[in-house]
Amino acid sequence: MKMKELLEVVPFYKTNQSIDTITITGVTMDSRTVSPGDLFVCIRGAETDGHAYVTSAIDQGAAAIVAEEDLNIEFPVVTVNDTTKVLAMLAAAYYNYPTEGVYTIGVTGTNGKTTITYLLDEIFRLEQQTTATIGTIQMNIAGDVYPVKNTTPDALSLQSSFRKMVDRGVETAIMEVSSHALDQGRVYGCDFDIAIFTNLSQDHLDYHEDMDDYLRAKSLLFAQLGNGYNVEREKFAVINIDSPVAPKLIRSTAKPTLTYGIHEQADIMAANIHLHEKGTSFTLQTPKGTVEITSPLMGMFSVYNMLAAAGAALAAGISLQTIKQSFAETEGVRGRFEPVLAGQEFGVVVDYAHTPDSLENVLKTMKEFCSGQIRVVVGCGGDRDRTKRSLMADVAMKYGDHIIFTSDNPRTEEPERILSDMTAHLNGNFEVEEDRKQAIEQAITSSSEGDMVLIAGKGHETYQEVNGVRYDFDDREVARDILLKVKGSHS
Ligand SMILES: CC(=O)N[C@H]1[C@@H](OP(=O)(O)OP(=O)(O)OC[C@H]2O[C@@H](n3ccc(=O)[nH]c3=O)[C@H](O)[C@@H]2O)O[C@H](CO)[C@@H](O)[C@@H]1O[C@H](C)C(=O)N[C@@H](C)C(=O)N[C@H](CCC(=O)O)C(=O)O
Ligand SMILES: Nc1ncnc2c1ncn2[C@@H]1O[C@H](COP(=O)(O)OP(=O)(O)OP(=O)(O)O)[C@@H](O)[C@H]1O
Ligand SMILES: N[C@H](CCC[C@H](N)C(=O)O)C(=O)O
Ligand SMILES: [Mg+2]
Repeated sequence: MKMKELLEVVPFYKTNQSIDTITITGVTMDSRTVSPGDLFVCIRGAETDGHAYVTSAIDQGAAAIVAEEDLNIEFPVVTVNDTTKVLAMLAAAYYNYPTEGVYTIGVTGTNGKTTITYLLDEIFRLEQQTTATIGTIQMNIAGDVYPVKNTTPDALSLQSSFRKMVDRGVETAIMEVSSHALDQGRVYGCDFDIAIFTNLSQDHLDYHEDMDDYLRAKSLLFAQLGNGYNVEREKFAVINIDSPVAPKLIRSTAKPTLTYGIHEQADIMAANIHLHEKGTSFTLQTPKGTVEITSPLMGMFSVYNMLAAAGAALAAGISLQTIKQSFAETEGVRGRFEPVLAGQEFGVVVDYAHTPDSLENVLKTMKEFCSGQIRVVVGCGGDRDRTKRSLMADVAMKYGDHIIFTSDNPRTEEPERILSDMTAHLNGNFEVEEDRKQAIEQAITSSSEGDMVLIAGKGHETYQEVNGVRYDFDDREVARDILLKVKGSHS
C-alpha cells in the first residue's frame, strides 16, 4: 500500500523528505515486531517511550517512522502532534474501516462490563445473529476463541480483529472498553453504534490521577459516539441514570441517550423487583412496552446489568420477547457469582469482585439469603490501586462473619505489604493467610450447613501472578478439590 494514501486519514502531518514513492506492507508500534516494509509508529507509553526504539525499527527494515518529534535522521519521518490518536486512525484505515461493516456496541464503567457483553451476546445469538465479543475473559469471533492480553486490545490488534469479524460475517460485536483503553486511544478508530455506561466507583487510581480523571476517560466513549464514518446507522448512548455521574456523561455526547435505572425516572426501568435465592424477577418497563423478567442471575447489581443490556438490545431493534427469553435462559458468566457444587451442605461462590463496590454488592446479596455464617476469602492485586485495599478490607469486615485476607496476583509487590495495606487499620477478628489455597481450605473446612463462603477477586482467572510468572491457580478447581477431599475424609 502507498504510504501517502494511508496518511490521507491524518489531517495534519509534516515530513522531512518526500514520501511519495514509499510503499508499506504493515503498521506496527512495537520495534520487537517490525517486519521489513512496516511503518513504525512511536508511542509514549506508561513504561517506556517508543521514540527510543527508532534505530532498532530501522535496523529491522521499517519503511518509515511516525513520531511526535523531529528526529533529525536521514530516514523518512512523518511528524504528528499525537501518535496515539494517529495510530488508531492509521489502524482503522489500514484495515479498511472494519467497524463500518459490523454493528458495534461498547460497554464502559467500573463494574459489570463483562457481564453485560455476555448478556448481549446471548440476546443477539438468540436472534440467530453471528456475533463477536471482546473483553476481559477472551475474544470470541463467530465461535472461535482467542486469548487476550488486555480487556480492550491495542488499536492495531483491535482493528485487525474487526477485519476478521467482517471476513467471518459477524453482524454484531460487543466489546468492553476500559478506561485505560479510552485514555490511550485504543478505540479511537472504532465507530460505535451504541455506547453503554454501567457505573463509576473507585478503581485504577494507580493509573488515573483521581476520580475526575477516571470519569474523564470514561466520558471519551460517549464523546466519540457518532464522530465516525458510518452516518447511516442511528447511534445511542445507554446510561445508568441512578449513577451520580450520569448527567456529565449525557452532556458529553451529541447523540440521543436511553437512560435506565431503578430509583430515578428512566426510559428503561425495573419495577416490582424480587431478589431471591435462585435469581431475580422484575417488571421491565420500556418505551416499547412492559414485560415480566425472571432470571437465574443473583442480586440487585444483576438487575442493573440486565437493564443496560435490555436498553442496548432495544436500541438495536431486538424484541422484548427475545430479551425476556434470553434473560430467563442466560448461562451467566464464568467466575461471576459462580457456585462451586460438590454435594456440600453450605454454599461456595467464586466471584470476580475486585473493587470495593463490587465486593459490597456481592456480599449484600449473599447476606440476604445466608441463614448461617459468611466466610470471605479476599486479597488485592499487586501493582494496582493501593488506595482501594483498605476499602475492600472494610467491606469484607462489614458484611462477612469470618474474613481471611490472602494473596491475589501480588505481581511485583511483596504479598505482606499488600496484606498490610488491607489490614493495618483494622480492629476486630480476621485472619491473614498469604497462601491462597490454605486460605480457601481454612474457609471451607470451618463451614457447615447454612453457611456460605465467598472466594473473591479472581473469578475466571486460572493463574496466580507472582513476579511476572503465572502459576496455575483456579479458585473454582481449588475449592472443588478441597470440597471433595473433605467429603472423602468424612465418608
Ligand atoms: C499501563 C498500561 O495500560 N499499559 C498498556 C500500554 O503499554 P505501555 O504504555 O506500558 O507501553 P510501554 O511498554 O511503555 O511501551 C511504549 C511503546 O514502546 C514500544 N516499545 C517498547 C519496548 C520495545 O522494546 N520496543 C518498543 O517499540 C511499545 O510497543 C509501545 O508502543 O499499551 C499496551 C498496548 O496497548 C498494553 O498492552 C499495556 O497494557 C498493560 C499490559 C496492562 O497491564 N494494562 C492494564 C493496566 C490495562 O490496560 N487494563 C485494562 C483493564 C482494566 C480493568 O478494566 O480492570 C485493559 O484494557 O486491559
Ligand atoms: N452492575 C454492577 N454493579 C456493581 N458490581 C457489579 C456489577 N456487575 C457485576 N458486578 C460485580 O463486579 C464483578 C466483575 O463483574 P464484571 O466482570 O462483569 O465487571 P467488569 O466491569 O468487566 O470488570 P473488569 O474491569 O475487571 O473488566 C462481578 O464479579 C460482581 O462482583
Ligand atoms: N482487570 C483488572 C483485574 C483485577 C483482578 C484481580 N485479580 C487483580 O489481579 O488485581 C486489573 O488488571 O486490574
Ligand atoms: Mg471485564
